[in-house]
Amino acid sequence: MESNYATSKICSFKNATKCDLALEPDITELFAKSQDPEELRHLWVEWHRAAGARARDNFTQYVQLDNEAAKLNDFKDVAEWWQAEYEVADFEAQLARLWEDVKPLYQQLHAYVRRRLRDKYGDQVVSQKGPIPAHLLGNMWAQTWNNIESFTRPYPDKKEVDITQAMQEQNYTALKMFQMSDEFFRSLNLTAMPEKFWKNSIIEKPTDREIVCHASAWDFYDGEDFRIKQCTTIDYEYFQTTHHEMGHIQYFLQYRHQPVIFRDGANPGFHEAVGDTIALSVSSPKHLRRVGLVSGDAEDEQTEINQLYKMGIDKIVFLPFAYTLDLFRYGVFRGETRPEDYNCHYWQLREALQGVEPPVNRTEEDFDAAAKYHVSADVEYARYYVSFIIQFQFHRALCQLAGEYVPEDLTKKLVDCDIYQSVAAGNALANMLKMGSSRPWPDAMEALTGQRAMRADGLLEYFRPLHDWLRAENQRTGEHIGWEPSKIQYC
Ligand SMILES: C=C(C[SeH])C(=O)N1CCC[C@H]1C(=O)O
Ligand SMILES: [Zn+2]
Repeated sequence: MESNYATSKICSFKNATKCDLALEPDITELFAKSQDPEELRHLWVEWHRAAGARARDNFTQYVQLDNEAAKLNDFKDVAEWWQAEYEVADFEAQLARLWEDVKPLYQQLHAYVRRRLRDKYGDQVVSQKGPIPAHLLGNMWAQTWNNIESFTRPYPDKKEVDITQAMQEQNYTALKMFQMSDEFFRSLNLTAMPEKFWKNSIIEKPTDREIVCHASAWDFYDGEDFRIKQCTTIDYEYFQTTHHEMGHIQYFLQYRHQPVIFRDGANPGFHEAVGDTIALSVSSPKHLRRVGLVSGDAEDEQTEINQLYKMGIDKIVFLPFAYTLDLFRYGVFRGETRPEDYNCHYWQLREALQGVEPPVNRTEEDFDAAAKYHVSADVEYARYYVSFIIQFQFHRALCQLAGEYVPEDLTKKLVDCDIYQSVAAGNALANMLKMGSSRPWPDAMEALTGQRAMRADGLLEYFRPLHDWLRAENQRTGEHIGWEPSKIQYC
C-alpha cells in the first residue's frame, strides 16, 4: 500500500496525455494554486482512485494481519494496541472531551470559510448551510486550509503575509531552511545537528529513483546517526514541515543517553509536538520580521485577526480531520466497520465531525481513507490530534518562561510570542525532552507546563480574539452555524 501511494501518478486536467503527475510536488502544487473547481475535482477524484481505491484489497488483508499481531501481543485488536501507547484508561473519552471543547470554535471558523468560498465560487458550488465540498480547501485531504488564505482572510486590504513568495524571492534553498531551523534550536541552548545528520539526510526529491516522499525523521539508536527524509519544496508548508521534522531529531538528541527502551516520546503526541511548538514561534510576525520574511510595522487589530486566522486555518481545522482518521480506523480494527461499509463510515465521520463532503458521489468501489499516507502506511494518527492540542500548552509555558507572554499584558500577547534565543525556555524544554519515555507523560507535561493533563485551554486562549471576531462576523452576516446533511451520495 505504501509503495502504491509513493508511486501513484495521475493525468493532468489540462492535458489528458500528460499522465506523470506525482503527489509531491506536482499534485500538491496544483491543488495549492488552482482556483478552478473542475480542475480541483479532477485532481481529487483521480488521486483518490489511484492511491485510495487501488489499496482497498490490501487494506482489508492488512487489517486481518495487524489484528492477528495485536492478539499475539495480548491486545484485543489494533485499536487497543495503538491506545496503549498513551497509558491512560480513558484515552478515547479524553479525545472526545477535547473535541467538545474545540468544536464551537471550529464551527464558527467553518461557517465563515463556507461563506467566503460561496462568495468566490457561487451558491451552486458552495451551499448556504451544507457541508463544504472537500476539494475546495486547498489541500487534498482538507486537513489544513492555508492555501485558501489569499482570498478568504478577514481583512483583505491588509497586506497578505505571503511567506512562500518571500522565500522564493529571497532564493531560499532546502538547505537554508534546515540551517535556519538548526540555528533556532541552538539559540535555545539545545543541541546542534550532528555532522552525520547533514551528511546522511535526504532533503530534496532525488531525480534518479522513486522514494517515499512523505516527510520522516529517523533515529539509528547509535547516539550519532539521525536523519530526515523529505522532498522539500520552497514554500510555507515545507518551512513548517522542516521545523516539525527537526523537532523529532532534537527529541532523539535530547534522550540519546537514555536506555534504548526509553528512547521514545513521553507519548506519540509529544514527539509530534516538539517541532510544531518551535514553529509557533517561527510563524509569529515578530520572528518573521526578525528573519526578513515579513516587512512593515507592528500589528494593529485587523492584522492580528488576519494572523490568528492564518494560524487557525492550519491548527483549528486540522483537529476534526485528525480525530476522524483514527475514529474510523478504531471502528475498522474492532470489526464495527466491515469492508463493505468502509467508505460509507469514513464519509459519515468526515461529514459529522469536519463538515466536509466529497466532490462527487462515492461507492464501495472507492476507498478514500487510503488516499491519505498514514492509512496506506500503517501510521497511527491520534498522535497528531494530541500534538495539535498539547503544543499550545507547551507554547504558552515556554512563552511565559521567555518573558514573551504575560496574561492580561497587551504588550506581551501569546499570538506574537517568539521564544527565539531564550535559554530559560530552551532549558525547560530540554529537561522535558531528556526524559524520553522514562516517566509517565503526565510527569513530563507537568515538568514543562505545571499541568498533568491534555487540555484545550492553551489553544482556546491563543485563539480567543479570533473566536470573538468570528462570532461577531457570523452574527453580522447571519451565517448558519454547523451544517445540514450532505446531498452527495456516499452510502
Ligand atoms: C510531517 C509529518 C511526518 Se511525522 C506528518 O505526517 N504530519 C505532520 C502534520 C500532520 C501529519 C500529516 O502530514 O498528515
Ligand atoms: Zn512528525
